[in-house]
Amino acid sequence: MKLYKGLVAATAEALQDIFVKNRQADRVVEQLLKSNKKWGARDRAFIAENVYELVRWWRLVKYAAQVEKASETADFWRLAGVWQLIKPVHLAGAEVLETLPEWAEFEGIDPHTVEARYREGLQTRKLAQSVPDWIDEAGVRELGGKWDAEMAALNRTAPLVVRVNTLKAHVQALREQLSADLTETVPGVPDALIVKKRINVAGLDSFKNGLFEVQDAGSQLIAPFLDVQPGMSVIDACAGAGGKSLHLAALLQNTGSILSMDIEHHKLQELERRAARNGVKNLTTMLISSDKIIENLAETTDRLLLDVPCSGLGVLRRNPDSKWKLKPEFLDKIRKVQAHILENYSKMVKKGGKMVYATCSVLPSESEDQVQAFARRHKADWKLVSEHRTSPARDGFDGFYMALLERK
Ligand SMILES: C[S@@+](CC[C@H](N)C(=O)[O-])C[C@H]1O[C@@H](n2cnc3c(N)ncnc32)[C@H](O)[C@@H]1O
Repeated sequence: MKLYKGLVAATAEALQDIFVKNRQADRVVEQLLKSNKKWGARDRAFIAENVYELVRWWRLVKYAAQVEKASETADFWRLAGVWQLIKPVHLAGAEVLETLPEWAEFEGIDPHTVEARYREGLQTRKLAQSVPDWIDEAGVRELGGKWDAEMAALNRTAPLVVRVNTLKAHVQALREQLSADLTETVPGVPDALIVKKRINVAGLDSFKNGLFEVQDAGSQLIAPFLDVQPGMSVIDACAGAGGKSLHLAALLQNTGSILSMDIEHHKLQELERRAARNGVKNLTTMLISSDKIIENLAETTDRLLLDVPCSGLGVLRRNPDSKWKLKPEFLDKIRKVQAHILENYSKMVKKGGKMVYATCSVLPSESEDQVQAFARRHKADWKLVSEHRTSPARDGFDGFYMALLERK
């Protein structure tokens, strides 16, 4: 494959921004593409793919490149070069390594040593799956024999999935509008369409007119799990930018009411923009500035969604950089936040009402264990109705957990 120096330089620079300046990978890529308008579609695809794949396989590539800690510009060039060598073998199953152009930046990269180190790295799971020791240990501790397959699936590239906004469109009509063979349906997830080509869906008129939203198929199972019926009152207490609030609005057919809450104002602002685009009319937002806000809503809602903050270990396919940025202390802290939210926010549900507790984590300690501890503490007034897990390995969806509980 012919390599263009400008594109490799941009890849190395992007990695430096992500790993040294600690910037978010998707923001870095987005900004890079925006500021290089001259790049054609192939150049853009090269940058996006190479940056994301390098982040995904960072530990393995560092091992193959014998770079202990990447900090200097030269380290990032070396890693980008080593990745070009092993990429066809690692991603496409090719037999032999690529060759590198004779650029000064690639001086000292010996393909034989790289290949030997790469194959050696593949013998140890945390190197082969490119995951920090502590996450690998948590995965083994919590998932046992299932961890291998889940971790491998979390390293695959996620499909592009959209949810048809049934307030404005029908699945079949949208498929026809988008062109006959661009999408495919997802069994068991009625409003989901997989977009088979990597296109910029946000640039389509159908997106700008609110006919669909980008949302993983696993995530699309959560709002229906809450068992909402038209006319009900619903609170989405960790609504963020509203992926699930918008889905709930569609399930309620714009009737009843949705109160979307979060502790971050800018997310609720984005939610309001999306709700307007989606033609949602039954939704209001409320910032949670103190626990008093929650207390004032005691026993007011038929349905409550707690899509709690979590490690995000179920969505690594989409955010591969989070495995490097996540720290064990954060996981300890977030489990306490989850328990606090479940304990206190559940009081907003009316007697006879229902709530869903959901995470985008594959770890039971953030999910099943939290719900079971809550159900044990509240045997007299709450019943665990059902639980469901999506599995990246089994379903090809992101890794979500959802539990439905009913207040007696
Ligand atoms: C998993 S995200 C929500 C994603 C969102 N439901 C969606 O579908 O797009 C979790 C959200 O919880 C919010 N959050 C964190 N701590 C919170 C708290 N104590 N109370 C309410 N929301 C909180 C975060 O700001 C974040 O937006």
